[in-house]
Amino acid sequence: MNKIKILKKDILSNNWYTLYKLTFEATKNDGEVSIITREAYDRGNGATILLYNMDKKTVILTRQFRIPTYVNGNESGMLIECCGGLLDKDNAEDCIRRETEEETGYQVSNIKKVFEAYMSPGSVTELLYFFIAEYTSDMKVSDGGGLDHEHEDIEVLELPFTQTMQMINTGEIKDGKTIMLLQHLQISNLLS
Ligand SMILES: Nc1nc2c(ncn2[C@@H]2O[C@H](COP(=O)(O)OP(=O)(O)O[C@H]3O[C@H](CO)[C@@H](O)[C@H](O)[C@@H]3O)[C@@H](O)[C@H]2O)c(=O)[nH]1
Ligand SMILES: [Mg+2]
Repeated sequence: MNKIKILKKDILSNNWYTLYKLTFEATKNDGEVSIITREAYDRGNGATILLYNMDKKTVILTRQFRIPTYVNGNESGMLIECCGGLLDKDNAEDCIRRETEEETGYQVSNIKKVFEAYMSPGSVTELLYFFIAEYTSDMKVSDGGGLDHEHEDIEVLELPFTQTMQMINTGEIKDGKTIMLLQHLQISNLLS
């Protein structure tokens, strides 16, 4: 596309997050002009983190009920994921530091951003920021588990890294951001 002009932004749903119907004029390189409508779900941007321990060669993951997966073939609805969440008003690093403590109970110090990615670019506006951080047992300050008042009931898993790589192959780990960060750790040879 050569030129895009947004003509209309209808709100189809604005309950928890916002679903837009966007009407736009698209001009192709050859000059042809089309009017196109597309839906886009805006639930803000997010951040996610993989915690790893160099000595034990383990990683910290979470397990929680995810209703969208339950209605699409995941029988128990439980999903294993890296810690993560939505940005609220924070910047990505402050957000992931807070989420890490709330969900896993670890207060990590050195956080490294590794990449950012649109996770479902044809339908969801979200840009997701990916981080890794080393953890040690003395960084554990609480049980984690998420916020009760938001009905979060998050199990914290400490697993051998090699086992998690197998769990991708068996389908026990099926979350995109989690697979991306585990494979990043593998490629960067941090635990070998
Ligand atoms: N009442 C209500 N609460 C909601 C709704 N949707 C989400 N929430 C609540 O809002 C909170 C969001 O928690 P976060 O930790 O910030 O986000 P997350 O759900 O763990 O992760 C989201 O972001 C990740 C990173 O982008 C995504 O990978 C993941 O799929 C999800 O969208 C949770 O307590 C969740 O229950 C809703 O429709 N209604
Ligand atoms: Mg979360």
